[in-house]
Parts: sequence; structure tokens; C-alpha cells
Amino acid sequence: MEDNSSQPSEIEQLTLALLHSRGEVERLREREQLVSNLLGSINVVFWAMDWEQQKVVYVSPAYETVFGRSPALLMASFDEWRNSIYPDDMEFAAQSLTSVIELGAVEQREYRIIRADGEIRWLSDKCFVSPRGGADGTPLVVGIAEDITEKKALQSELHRLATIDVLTGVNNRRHFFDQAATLFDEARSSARPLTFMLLDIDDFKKINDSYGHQIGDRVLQRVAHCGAYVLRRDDLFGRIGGEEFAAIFPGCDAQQALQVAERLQREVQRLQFTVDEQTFGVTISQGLTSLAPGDDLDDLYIRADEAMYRAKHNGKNCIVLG
Ligand SMILES: Nc1nc2c(ncn2[C@@H]2O[C@H](COP(=O)(O)OP(=O)(O)OP(=O)(O)O)[C@@H](O)[C@H]2O)c(=O)[nH]1
Repeated sequence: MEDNSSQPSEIEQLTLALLHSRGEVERLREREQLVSNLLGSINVVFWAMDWEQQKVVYVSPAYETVFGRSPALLMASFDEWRNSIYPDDMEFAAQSLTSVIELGAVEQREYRIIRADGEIRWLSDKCFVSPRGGADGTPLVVGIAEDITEKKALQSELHRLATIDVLTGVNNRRHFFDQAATLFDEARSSARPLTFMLLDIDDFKKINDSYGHQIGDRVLQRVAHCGAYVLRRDDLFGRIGGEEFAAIFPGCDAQQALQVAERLQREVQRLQFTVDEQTFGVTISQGLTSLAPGDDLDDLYIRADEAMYRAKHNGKNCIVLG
């Protein structure tokens, strides 16, 4: 007769296996909780999408914070993904995902999203194709998305500070000449006309001396507004020195630019300033010159400067073509 006393019975074996599996399930649950806590504690959204089937198969917990939307809704309907993309960026968002499939990876995509509460935020994500990422072995597009709204705002503020004259809000000297060089090269290569203008406020020192520096600043601001108002969208305008401004009129010969300069002259003559019940106006002198064969940007600047000084010499408040 066989002795089975040291061998576990079938029922005991099943019970042991069940306990073991329960332990495994518990450990898996703990691990899942840990991963979920870790993913939830960083403000980065991991996502995975079956682009061909138009289905989001995974988003990490941070989705809810960053998008302000429900992950369950997103997984249930691809429309929720479409709703979350800022309409102007939809084409880019879709095209860039197609590129991920074609190229295997895209290092950086930047686009805007709309949170459920209507707030618009900037996202940047890195995407790549996980060849057999899906449960059924289908390729998935996987991404790591970060909210870069504050970084974007800082970048644009830095750009503004680097390119704009703080007092008047028009282009500063450095940015003006950077842009001028580009417009100059374009005019050269397309053989299109281009006119350069220099503008100097007349007797500005007297304004400062009579009414104070603050009023002088206000004059600078109002003259700059006139320039920004009169010039066309494609023209370039900037403050290049204390009371000196400059403009570039791409595609304009001297006569066309002269018409704009005359309008500007009239707009500035209309300005009125009142200090302690005293009212005064300002005038400007302008020098204009057009691109000629063999010119470089410095030649234009020198000729416009000479023309402007002739305008000063001729009694100010006038425009001279150089
Ligand atoms: N308020 C103010 N004044 C400035 C600024 N930058 C330069 N200035 C002043 O601009 C004045 C320029 O004087 P000048 O170069 O003698 O020129 P002007 O008095 O306009 O004489 P003309 O050019 O011959 O008409 C100086 O008094 C500078 O101090 C600024 O940002 N704000």
C-alpha cells in the first residue's frame, strides 16, 4: 500500500497554488499602484495611441492635471483627443503623428491644447513608434508630453525684451538692423526696389530742457506711434538712437516711400502736448534714399543720413531725397 501522508493532497496543492497566485496578484497590484503614483507625481503625460485605428490606448495619470480632462473619456472616444487640440494646431498635430510613423520618431512637437475649462496651454512632446507595442502586437505611437506654457511665455518675453525698444514699443536698433539686412538681401536677390528712411525729431533737446525728460519720453512714444500707424504691415520701423528712428520700405521706390513719409510728417505735425497749460507741437526731419546697383546696407544708411542732415540744414520739418 502506497504511503501518501508526506505528499500534499490534490486539494492542498490547489490551495497552495491559489494562495501563491493571490500573493502574485497582490504584488502586481502594489507594483501597479507604485508605478501609477510615480507617473502621477511628475507633470509629464505618457501616452500611447494606435494611430491607424484612431484609438488612444493609454494615458498616464498626469493627463487629468495637464489636460484637465477625463482619461476614461479619451480612451472611450478619439473625438476627445480631437477636442483637446487647439483648432489652429490640429493639422500640425495630425501631420506630425503621421511623420512619427514614417520616420520612427520625432524629437520635439510643439502644439497647443484646450483644457476642459477652456484654458489654452502649450505642450511639447517626444514621440516614437513602439513596433509591437499593442496587446495584439500592433505598432503604437508612444509619446512623452510636457506642459511648456510658462517656458513659452518666458521665451516670448525674452524675445520681446531683446527686440523691442522698451520706451516706445517699436523695434530696437539691433533688431531693426537684423531685419533690415534680411529685407535688403531679399530686395537684392529679387531685383525689387527698396527705400531706406531716417527720421530725427527737431530740436528735441529744447523739448527736454523746457518741459523735462518725462515729457521728452512722451514725445518719443507719440512719434513712434505715428510711425507704427502710418507704415504698412510689410514695412520695417524702429528706434535706432535717442530721438532717431528709421524705416525700410520693401518694394517701394523713392516716390512711393515719399508719400508714406509725407503722411508721417503730417501725423507728427498734428500731435499736441500740454504741460502746465502750455501747449506745444513737434516736427521731424526725414532723409530718404533708394537702393541703387552696387549698394550695400551701409551705403543706404550713409546716404539717408546725409539727406536727413540736409533736411536739418534746410530749416528742419521737411523731407530730403538722397
Ligand atoms: N527724453 C529723452 N531724451 C532723450 C532720450 N535719448 C536721447 N535724448 C535726448 O535727445 C536730445 C538730442 O539732442 P540733439 O542731438 O542736440 O538734437 P536736437 O535737439 O533734436 O537738435 P536737431 O537734431 O538739430 O533738431 C538730447 O538732449 C538727449 O539727451 C530719451 O530716451 N528720452
